[in-house]
Amino acid sequence: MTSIDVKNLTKEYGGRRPARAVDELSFRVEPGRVTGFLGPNGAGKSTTMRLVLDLDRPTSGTATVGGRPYVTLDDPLRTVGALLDAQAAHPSRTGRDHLRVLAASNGLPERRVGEVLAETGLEPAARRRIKGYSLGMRQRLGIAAALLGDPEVLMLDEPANGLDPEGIVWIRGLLRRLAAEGRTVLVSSHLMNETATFADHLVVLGRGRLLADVPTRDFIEAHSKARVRVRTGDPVRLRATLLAKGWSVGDAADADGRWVVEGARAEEIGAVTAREGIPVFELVDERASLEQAYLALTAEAAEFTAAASPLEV
Ligand SMILES: Nc1ncnc2c1ncn2[C@@H]1O[C@H](COP(=O)(O)OP(=O)(O)OP(=O)(O)O)[C@@H](O)[C@H]1O
Repeated sequence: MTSIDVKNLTKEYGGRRPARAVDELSFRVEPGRVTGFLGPNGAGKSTTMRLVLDLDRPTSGTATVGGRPYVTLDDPLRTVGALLDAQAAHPSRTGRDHLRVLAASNGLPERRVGEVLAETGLEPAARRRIKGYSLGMRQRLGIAAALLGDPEVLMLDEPANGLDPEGIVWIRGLLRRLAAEGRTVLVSSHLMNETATFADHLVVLGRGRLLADVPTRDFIEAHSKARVRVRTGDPVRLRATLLAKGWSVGDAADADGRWVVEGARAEEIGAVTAREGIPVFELVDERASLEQAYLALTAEAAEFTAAASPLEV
């Protein structure tokens, strides 16, 4: 079983105003689950992935795959499959030739080309030149290339980029299956809601720093505030009763006559209304949007970045 281990990783880019793209970052990506790698634009996700793949040198710290630096792996493509830049393939090659060259130059069996073309739904386009591919098809080709070595570890940078709704459903299924097979799957995205549909675990970055390293379920539980919507035949008494008992209730019902009680669960409000004999027509548990919780978590980092980087003219 192969994990990705990032330890005290720092990457500074020089230039007129040196900046830390990755700042003392430590986390482990475990096998057998999909880890969502989240953060706003510029948070350092791509840089971290490049450092894991030894495409860039860290300023300090280490990144290893199965305990070894990527460059020391005997058979890198059979160990780690990566999608970093879906535009990287040679435009005048066909999709099939692109994969055949990759297989041949890495000592991978030719049969894998057909297998990954089938896996990614690219068979009908395999003999067409890449320059005629849509963004979604290029993404699929990049994913096919990442799967070519049947690797234990997958690192995919924004794989859903450019995919249509059917493609998005397909990639969710693929990621789940790869993890179920015991592989280590790290997937970057800047969309929380989308990531929560397939990731078991979340690693969240802001300004190169670790903001969260938690199971998705725990993140939802901790950050997405509970609330209840309730519809009643006696709104005046309902509101007065709940306010008297210390609940936070809005000033007005929504257009459908439902009142929102913040920080409450349906069974708590149900118990109060039953005790007080207030007629209830509807009582629903709700959660504040996950995306809002994620934005709140990363907002501080984003604000700092904005303040620290005034527009230059
Ligand atoms: N080659 C480079 N030279 C200078 N700065 C760089 C370089 N590569 C990345 N950066 C900077 O490092 C920071 C992190 O960028 P990175 O691309 O890793 O973020 P990201 O989380 O992947 O964002 P995105 O979602 O936009 O791809 C950014 O401020 C970026 O401008």
